Amino acid sequence: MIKVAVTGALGRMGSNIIKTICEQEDMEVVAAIEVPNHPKKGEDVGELIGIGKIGVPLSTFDELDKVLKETKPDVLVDFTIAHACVETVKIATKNKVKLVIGTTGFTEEQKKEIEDAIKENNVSAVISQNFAIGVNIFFKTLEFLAKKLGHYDIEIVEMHHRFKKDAPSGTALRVAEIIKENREIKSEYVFGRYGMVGERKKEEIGIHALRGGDVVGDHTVIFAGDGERVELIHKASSRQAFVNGVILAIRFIVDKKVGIYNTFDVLGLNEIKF
Ligand SMILES: NC(=O)C1=CN([C@@H]2O[C@H](COP(=O)(O)OP(=O)(O)OC[C@H]3O[C@@H](n4cnc5c(N)ncnc54)[C@H](OP(=O)(O)O)[C@@H]3O)[C@@H](O)[C@H]2O)C=CC1
Ligand SMILES: O=C(O)C1=N[C@H](C(=O)O)C[C@H](O)C1
Repeated sequence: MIKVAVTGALGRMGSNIIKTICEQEDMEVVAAIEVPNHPKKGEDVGELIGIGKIGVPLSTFDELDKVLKETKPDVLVDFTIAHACVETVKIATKNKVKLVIGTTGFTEEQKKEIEDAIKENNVSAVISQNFAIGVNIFFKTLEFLAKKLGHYDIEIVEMHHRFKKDAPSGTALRVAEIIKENREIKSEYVFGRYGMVGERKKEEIGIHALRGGDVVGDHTVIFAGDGERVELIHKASSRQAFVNGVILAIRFIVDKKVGIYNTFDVLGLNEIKF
């Protein structure tokens, strides 16, 4: 049995991850963690998320170290918020717990803190801005499109629900990186446009974040040339798309002693070259 701890346990992603782990034969939730002073602390997490008793009381972040020592999870899954994730990683890595990290919105400094903690403590982790299988195929397709159409005008548009805290999405930023890595001309990111912006430069990659309603996650990449354009679109209609990838990542990382992996490693997509 793979023993899993989940931070952000009552969140949109955390609660769905817990539900899906409980449906697997080879894994179990041993700890579920929420913010300090959570009013439901100590209550059964299964009951709190509507799947009935699972025998796991809700813990809070201030007792994370103690909870990890007591429950000894193999893997901790974090879908919370950037600053909280950094602190969780520091504590989890000291306890030699492997990680699956889906949180987005990190600064460059926070990304480094996470990578340093993983390396210094010799643990392993899967870190990905998007665990949906379709999005990872979308990323792979982008490598090809950026190689062939990198000289076209490229714009990225994402839309998410009104509650999302970071902008642009982690996925949109990864999309921009993939294009930058694969096109021949240099790239310059432009976040939205306003006023007398002047003629568009070839190297621009426009990045635009829309927010509203209950949109789970839409990403469009537009390659606009003279007389034609190609649009690559991914739309998530359920968070289960991300959760399914998280389950694969838990199974993948549990056997890996050290190293930082991504969802291309989990899905075996690194071998595909254009
Ligand atoms: N990589 C991927 O495939 C995906 C990534 N995401 C990312 O996952 C993150 C979470 O998204 P979502 O589930 O929608 O957000 P939610 O706000 O619904 O959930 C986050 C949860 O984490 C809790 N939390 C905050 N700080 C801590 C802490 N220190 N310890 C434990 N729990 C904490 C929050 O509590 P409170 O509300 O009280 O602050 C909340 O319950 C975001 O960064 C999002 O971008 C989302 C979907 C897919
Ligand atoms: O916050 C979300 O909801 C999502 N966040 C991720 C991101 O920032 O890319 C992935 C997904 O699009 C949903």
